[in-house]
Amino acid sequence: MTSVLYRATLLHTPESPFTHPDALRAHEDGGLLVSGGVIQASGDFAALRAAHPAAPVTDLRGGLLLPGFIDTHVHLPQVRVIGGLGLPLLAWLEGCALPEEARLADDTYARAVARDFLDGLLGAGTTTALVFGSHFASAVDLFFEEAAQVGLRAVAGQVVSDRLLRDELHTTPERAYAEGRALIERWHGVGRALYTVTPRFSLSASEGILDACAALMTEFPDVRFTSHINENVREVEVVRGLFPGARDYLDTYERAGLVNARGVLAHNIHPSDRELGVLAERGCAVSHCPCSNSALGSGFFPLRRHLQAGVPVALGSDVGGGTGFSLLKEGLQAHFMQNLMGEAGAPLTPAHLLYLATRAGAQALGLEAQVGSFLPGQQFDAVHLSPLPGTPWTPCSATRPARNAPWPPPLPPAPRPILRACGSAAGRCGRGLNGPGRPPSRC
Ligand SMILES: Nc1nc2[nH]cnc2c(=O)[nH]1
Ligand SMILES: [Zn+2]
Repeated sequence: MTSVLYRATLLHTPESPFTHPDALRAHEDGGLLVSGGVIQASGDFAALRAAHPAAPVTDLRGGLLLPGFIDTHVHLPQVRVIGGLGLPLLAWLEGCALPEEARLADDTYARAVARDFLDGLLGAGTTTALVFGSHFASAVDLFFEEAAQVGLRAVAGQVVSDRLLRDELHTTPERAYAEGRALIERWHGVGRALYTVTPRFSLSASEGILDACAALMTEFPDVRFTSHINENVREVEVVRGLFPGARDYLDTYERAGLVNARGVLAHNIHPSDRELGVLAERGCAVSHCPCSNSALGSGFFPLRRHLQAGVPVALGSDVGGGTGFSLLKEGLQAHFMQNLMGEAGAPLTPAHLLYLATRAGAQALGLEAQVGSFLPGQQFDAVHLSPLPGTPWTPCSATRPARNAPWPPPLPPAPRPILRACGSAAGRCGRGLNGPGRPPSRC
């Protein structure tokens, strides 16, 4: 099979910068040798050219070649309600998201939505996504069809709920099991498609439907699991009331046997230490969706606590609670929010952000052997970020200060004040200002 040598500036993070400070691999004049869609070698272009003089070269210089982005939390039926800002989660679901989700009962509408959604993901450089599907099995079926057409690596499933949403979005445990099983048999492992068992959240899921989800997970041991957790204070309170026997939110999934290394739970803004400990021990990942957390006012994600506990974390756009499909934007927002958290935040460098948008997502989905970096053996899932012709393209030449270097540097000693205010309100004592070196007036 012919190999092709791609020439470009390459960046990837085969290790985690959270544990390996030198994780970023950067090749300004880099090369990727690809054969049959699989990366054979990556590194400096000159060395690869010398070793493979006959390979045809595709020249992609002038931009950046990165591993394709991996969105670990995004809702198919919400592509047309992006940007409904200003409401907290439960009001937003009721007034904005759920009425639109009900429209996917119509297959023609659902297909058009699927196409918009896939355009949005691919346009943002996302090549793999963990997709919250529709409550309607036929809409999920045709989503898989459309995703296969465009080549997205879709890890997706039918969303199931049996209370507190809208009647047309409710199902029963028996039906959820039967429709889930049929979709798994039709799509799981076909081409790039993988199936995800998807109870919407414990607020809308009885113990019966969580058990039906667990039955699918047991019967099909490599389908994935996803849901929401600890996103909004009011939501957490309602869940506590609905599951009086549960220790906390995570326990509602744990008791059903749903928490393991095949799982990705979205948000987790308000976790207890117990929940973080269990997530870490089981290897269940958390999808951090900073634009959604800001838009819905859900709160600040305790990334530092997740990292300290050893919970795997990746990025999600949470369209349409989030503000768009770009994981570059999610990374930037994550950076801003961690900064705003002060001491409680985790400082994020560009290497952390690249990792969170690529390799961390692959690990969360159990796909790290296939995608997420440019290591040999990986699929050539990549995104080429190239400025429009004519755009001034000046690499940033600023040097970063060392991590713990004092900044700002100590100030020079302050000059002695010549005049000091007397200390009375607006200097109304009549003596005005103190002269040089005199103590503040006692007026
Ligand atoms: N952000 C978000 N949280 C949820 N919790 C349950 N459903 C949803 C949803 O659609 N979006
Ligand atoms: Zn969500």
